[in-house]
Amino acid sequence: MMSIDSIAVPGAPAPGTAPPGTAVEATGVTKRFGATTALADAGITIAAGSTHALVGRNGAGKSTLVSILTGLHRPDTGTVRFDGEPAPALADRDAWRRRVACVYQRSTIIPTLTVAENLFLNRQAGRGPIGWARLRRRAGALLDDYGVAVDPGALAGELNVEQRQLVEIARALSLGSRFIILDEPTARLDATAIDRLFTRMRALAASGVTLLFISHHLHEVYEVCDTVTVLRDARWILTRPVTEVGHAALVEAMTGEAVGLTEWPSRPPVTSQTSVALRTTGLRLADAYTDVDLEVRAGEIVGVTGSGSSGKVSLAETLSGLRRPDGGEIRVGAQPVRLGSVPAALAAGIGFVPQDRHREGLVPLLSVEENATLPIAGRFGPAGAIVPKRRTTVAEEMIARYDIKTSSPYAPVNSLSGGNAQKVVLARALSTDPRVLVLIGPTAGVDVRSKESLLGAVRAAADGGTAVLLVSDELDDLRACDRVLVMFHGRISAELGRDWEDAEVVAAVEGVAADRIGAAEAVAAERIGATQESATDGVGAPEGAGQ
Ligand SMILES: Nc1ncnc2c1ncn2[C@@H]1O[C@H](COP(=O)(O)OP(=O)(O)OP(=O)(O)O)[C@@H](O)[C@H]1O
Repeated sequence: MMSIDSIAVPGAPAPGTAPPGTAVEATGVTKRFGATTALADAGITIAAGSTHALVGRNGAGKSTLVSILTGLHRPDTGTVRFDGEPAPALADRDAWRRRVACVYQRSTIIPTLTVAENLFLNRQAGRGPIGWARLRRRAGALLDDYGVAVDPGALAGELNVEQRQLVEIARALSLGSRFIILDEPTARLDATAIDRLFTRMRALAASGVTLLFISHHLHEVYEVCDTVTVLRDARWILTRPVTEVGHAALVEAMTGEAVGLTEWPSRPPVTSQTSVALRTTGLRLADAYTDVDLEVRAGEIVGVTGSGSSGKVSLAETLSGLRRPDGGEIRVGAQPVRLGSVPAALAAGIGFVPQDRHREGLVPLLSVEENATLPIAGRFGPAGAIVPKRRTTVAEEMIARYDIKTSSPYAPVNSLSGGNAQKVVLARALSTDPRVLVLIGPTAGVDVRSKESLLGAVRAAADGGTAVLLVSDELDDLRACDRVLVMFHGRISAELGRDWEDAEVVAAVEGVAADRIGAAEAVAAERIGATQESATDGVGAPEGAGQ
């Protein structure tokens, strides 16, 4: 098998010209997928022991570059070198594993195996039959070495996101890899877990491990990285020390425009004269939430936030019919909604954006067009027959309105970048003009500019009379709301009107008085805790699967 380094690259910078101390160098990388050019003569040079951020808008080419740096894809042209040496042949997976590891947002750990089995997957555990007790002991010692407090005998599927990431990092280090890619590692961690991750990242960097960190939260880039590379439209734009690129300049490099981010104009207040579109009374679900009474009026946007175990995700999933509560009532307008049934919730006029687009959101093999128009397919022709042209016209409008980057409406939805797939989920939820819209983390994985357009679409739906319940940990999302409910240990514990301070939200989420929250926590507020999976509130928890 030919090494990818041996592919000639006309016009690309000569490989091997990186300064000494370069751990990773990709140059002149071009990668096409059919009609889409995912990377065009792009590259990255990462100094050994540095923590290097890779940022860019959705579809800019970040994941494609990662797949080339990890040997999962062969570039059409270009070279990759590790420590000045050509990358191994693509088929030599063991050689790649010794050089680089990637902790993906979606786990590469096998849930039905134990932690120990996962750790020793793909490597010799010694000669002769596998000794389970020995395997477990070796795994325990390995986890101890890397300071990971996880039971080696636990089933990997029972780990939460943080534990799973730590096991993946320990596995990478134990295989000899000194270069670790973290692909949006903070997206599903809560604030305290993010702090622990950053502490660990600093320690790894201090011990000489090189890290590539991908995030759509730019403040994290400033907090934990020393260097940043920006990709835009498949091209390399800049690589600089983070101290030399201000926030506005970074956004400009990512978007290609010097326009600042939007301040939301205030919305006319919803009065008690406006009809109540969504009402819950005495809603309760064991181990998740209890006594939830809430009202959302037509045209109102209500945010719901809280820590990973607050019950907020379970509540939203109950409203969408994914979970059946133990008691209580949900009404849309005056009508009670049959509980625990997705079709009943849809029929009652509840649109839903789930937390896990891979599991509950999209049909991977169907096209962008089919996914986006699924709930309104009946509108494209008489008696359920679909007139393809009408469907395509509607899909093209959605692609333009939500700025979905796709080669065509007919492209399979799983060819889209993560953030663009998220836009399809939202477009579909809004396609039915729902009376009530329930969203969980709608801007997760979405870039700064697209975040604005998605929240703009939600606000436009509310302006048209839709009642919105927006469950999120992102202050940017909550700022787009008219009021914010905070959940704590399964109950609504606080309500914040329009003019809240970041620290107030953090305090309420943590269940302490606002004046006890200092400036440091206010900074942490920017990421007050994504949905760390827990037995009570995680979509990833066993009971979270859509029943
Ligand atoms: N397997 C594939 N088939 C077809 N197109 C693809 C494939 N993988 C990626 N692409 C396209 O390549 C482009 C770059 O995608 P990539 O996933 O690298 O973006 P990204 O910067 O990681 O985006 P995000 O922030 O949304 O994750 C996108 O237009 C995407 O649709």
